[in-house]
Amino acid sequence: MGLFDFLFGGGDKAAPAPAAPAAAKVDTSGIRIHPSVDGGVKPGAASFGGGTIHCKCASDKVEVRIDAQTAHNHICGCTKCWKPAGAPFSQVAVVSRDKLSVTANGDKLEIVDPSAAIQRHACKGCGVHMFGRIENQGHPFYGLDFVHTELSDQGGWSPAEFAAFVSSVIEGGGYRPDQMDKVRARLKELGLVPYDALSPPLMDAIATHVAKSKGVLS
Ligand SMILES: N[C@@H](CCC(=O)N[C@@H](CS)C(=O)NCC(=O)O)C(=O)O
Ligand SMILES: [Zn+2]
Ligand SMILES: [Zn+2]
Repeated sequence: MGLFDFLFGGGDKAAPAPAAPAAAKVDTSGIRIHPSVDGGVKPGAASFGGGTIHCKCASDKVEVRIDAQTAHNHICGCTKCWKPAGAPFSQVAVVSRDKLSVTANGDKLEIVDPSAAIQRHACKGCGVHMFGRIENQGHPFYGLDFVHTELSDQGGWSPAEFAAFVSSVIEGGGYRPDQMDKVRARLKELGLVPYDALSPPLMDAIATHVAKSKGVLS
């Protein structure tokens, strides 16, 4: 069946939809999202002011210092964000780029895809992405770096708030299409509303930036 048929029903006259039955409880046992949230989302610490993250090399670890609490932490299903071994989803937060510095073994970092909007600086030794940076000054999120705070030994980082690019997890082979009802149900159980792009406030921020640069919004 082609995409058109899938979306529009292949031209057959569809029977009128019956009244929706009461939603059955979805069995979400065995659905893993990410180790940081699978046991429940832990709150951050109100007074937390940052810490260090390091890569997974046995020695000469790359270390990055983050001098602020993170914001907009979320689960991401896209294929580009780094995931710990076995995790179908990534967890990624943002911090102002002037609060992030590479403090050890920065010579091991390389940019995964220089043409991507987010330039992910990965360790050549272990493959972990230490930070993602936007260099395009016209990008709506210019000034923000993307980080995976589970790479830190410190607790207190801001917790995941929602799930982004959830459908993209199919592209990475994390889940099959027929498992997505369970995946979304599990995310909701955890209090992480699933979106197939970013959350509405972040999509609004992007659209606002675009509208202002086009001159249709002052
Ligand atoms: N369906 C695509 C989505 C990729 C995507 O758009 N990722 C988002 C969330 S991280 C993004 O902002 N990407 C910008 C970039 O990777 O530079 C995939 O899974 O590869
Ligand atoms: Zn490493
Ligand atoms: Zn992503």
